[in-house]
Amino acid sequence: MSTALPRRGIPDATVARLPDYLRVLTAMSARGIPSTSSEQLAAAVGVRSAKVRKDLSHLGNHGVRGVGYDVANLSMKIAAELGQAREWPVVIVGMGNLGRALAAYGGLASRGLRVIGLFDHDDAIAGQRVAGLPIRPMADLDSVARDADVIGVIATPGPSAKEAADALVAAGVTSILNFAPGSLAVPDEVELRKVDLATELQILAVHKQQRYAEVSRDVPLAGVAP
Ligand SMILES: NC(=O)c1ccc[n+]([C@@H]2O[C@H](COP(=O)([O-])OP(=O)(O)OC[C@H]3O[C@@H](n4cnc5c(N)ncnc54)[C@H](O)[C@@H]3O)[C@@H](O)[C@H]2O)c1
Repeated sequence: MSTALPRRGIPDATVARLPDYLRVLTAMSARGIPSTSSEQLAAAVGVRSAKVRKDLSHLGNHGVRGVGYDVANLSMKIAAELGQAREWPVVIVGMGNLGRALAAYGGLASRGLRVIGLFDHDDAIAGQRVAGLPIRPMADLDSVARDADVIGVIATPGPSAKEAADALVAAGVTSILNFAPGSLAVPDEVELRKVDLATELQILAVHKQQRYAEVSRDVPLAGVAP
């Protein structure tokens, strides 16, 4: 058992920038621009051109000196790498505040992600519609997820997350994004990622604290000669 599956090949930081490149390339394509340079992409995305070249080399795309990158070809490669060459179905388990917000989030479709199922163990909310989909009982999870190769999202409270993960794994789900606090153990073949809002905020708070400490160290005390 492990808590995460290592990504193959492309560094996560590069993967995180790919949607930005794709957004810029899509806009170029809409304006009929056939090719672009690492400098143009860098300026549009806000990174150094050397970083763009390095990122795109991970896709096996090195560009052509004097010509640059073919916009259509590069768009296709990035879309394929992001899994957007096909649409990926998503199911959400736990339809409270967060689950409902995620289900209604309009930003998934443009990333090739489509929410196809909403699940909750609370019979009292079964049948309620969120973003056009009914909330279904957990007993339906297997029939929805089994053949669809879905990505599962856990939006249950922390103590229920294990039960939710077990249900997803039992339904054959091998990609899970967990929003609940705490760590989860899943089989090795399951890729588990975690979004931890509290920890991210805590990191910012610590950095803020460190900045305050640096500033107060640099300011000489009143009446004390430097
Ligand atoms: N990671 C983040 O950035 C982030 C941000 C906000 C909230 N959260 C977390 O997301 C989770 C949900 O928060 P919320 O405010 O939506 O909670 P909530 O209480 O409003 O909703 C939780 C839902 O999960 C359902 N549920 C509980 N156990 C279940 C199970 N075993 N199977 C299926 N459904 C189950 C409940 O019936 C309820 O509808 C919490 O764990 C919270 O800490 C994470």
